[in-house]
Amino acid sequence: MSDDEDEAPCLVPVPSAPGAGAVPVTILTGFLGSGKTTLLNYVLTQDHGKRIAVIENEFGDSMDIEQLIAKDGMDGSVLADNLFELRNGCICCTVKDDLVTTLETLLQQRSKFDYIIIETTGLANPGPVAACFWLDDALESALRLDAIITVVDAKNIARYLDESREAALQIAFADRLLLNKSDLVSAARVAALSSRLRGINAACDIEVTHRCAIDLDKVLDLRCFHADSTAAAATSAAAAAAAAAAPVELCSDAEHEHGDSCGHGAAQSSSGSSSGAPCVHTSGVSTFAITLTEAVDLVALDASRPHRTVYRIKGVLAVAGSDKKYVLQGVHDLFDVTETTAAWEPDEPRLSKVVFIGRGLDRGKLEEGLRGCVAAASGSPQSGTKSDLPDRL
Ligand SMILES: Nc1nc2c(ncn2[C@@H]2O[C@H](COP(=O)(O)OP(=O)(O)OP(=O)(O)O)[C@@H](O)[C@H]2O)c(=O)[nH]1
Repeated sequence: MSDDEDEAPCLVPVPSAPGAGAVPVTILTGFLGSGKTTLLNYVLTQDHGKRIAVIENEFGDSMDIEQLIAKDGMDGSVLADNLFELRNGCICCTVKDDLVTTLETLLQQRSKFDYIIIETTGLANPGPVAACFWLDDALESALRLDAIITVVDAKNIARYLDESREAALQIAFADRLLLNKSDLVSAARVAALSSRLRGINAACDIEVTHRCAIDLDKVLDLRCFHADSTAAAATSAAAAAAAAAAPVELCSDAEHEHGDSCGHGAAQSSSGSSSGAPCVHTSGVSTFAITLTEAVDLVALDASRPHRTVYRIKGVLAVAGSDKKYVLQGVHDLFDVTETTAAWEPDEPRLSKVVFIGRGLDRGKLEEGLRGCVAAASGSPQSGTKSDLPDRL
């Protein structure tokens, strides 16, 4: 597995939007055996009216992938033509170039499909996969990363989080989590797990599923990475920011209900006050939000660099000189700021709310970095020229 925390390059701001008619791409991830293929087959066999191309990443060649995937879509036998396999490595590292090549090949047959789903291996880090869509100019204009969907095995996820860094990464990067295999755990366990997952990623939606059965509009065409003509993205990011007001980490033991026996007290917020949440002692991945009352300077923001421990950034920004809300989306060291069509209401407080998800986040430094992006007109003592900027967002 690659370790992006150690190898993250400098910031590459990505201001451009995908072209009109760009094909939506969903990245489907989740730890080994969580139900990714079950979800894929569920989607493929539903009546959605889409011609979906599938890119399937498996380790080795011991399995016949075509045996695992539903062969016939609703409209006949499209899938045989539109199923691509990436073997002998993981798309987040060794076969990343193969993914780009496969996508380019797919685009040459553009008339055959109108949606792409990429199913990663159970050990993949979705961050570098998502970054492909922002780093390759041709892909960026032809494809639109729609969402990262992470399937979670309710029965085993707590153990996986203890044992695997990838399990936490897959949750950290998710736009939507499917807490699957709900039939194998109690309702109380589902509630505790949901709380724990929110402690890792407070900015995603969680759907509890059995065999990944879910409304398709909660899986496809979510438009999580680009603001569309409505203010939906801005609104949901703001809500996520509000929900993530304090870092929350939860106990990692699968069967461990919080109590004195874990030896940890309630989690402490960075301000030192108790969040009242159960403790946690493993993944180290958490979420918190920073709110600014001052407008942000986009030039300053572009010049800043997300700290390499940040996996995802989502937010709504009030930008100096604009009446519109802006949406901030980031994956690792890449980020994208998009103007929405939604304007701030005259009596609405212009608050910029940014949610950070990552491992061992230093709230103080991130806040300092964000405050370095406050516009000069806001009158902040830290606003102003690029030379003032801390180099870490
Ligand atoms: N009990 C139960 N079993 C499920 C559920 N969803 C999937 N399964 C089963 O879990 C097993 C693994 O499901 P897959 O869909 O193959 O999981 P995967 O994530 O694609 O697995 P890998 O590709 O090996 O990582 C299969 O036997 C499924 O039938 C569920 O909600 N409840």
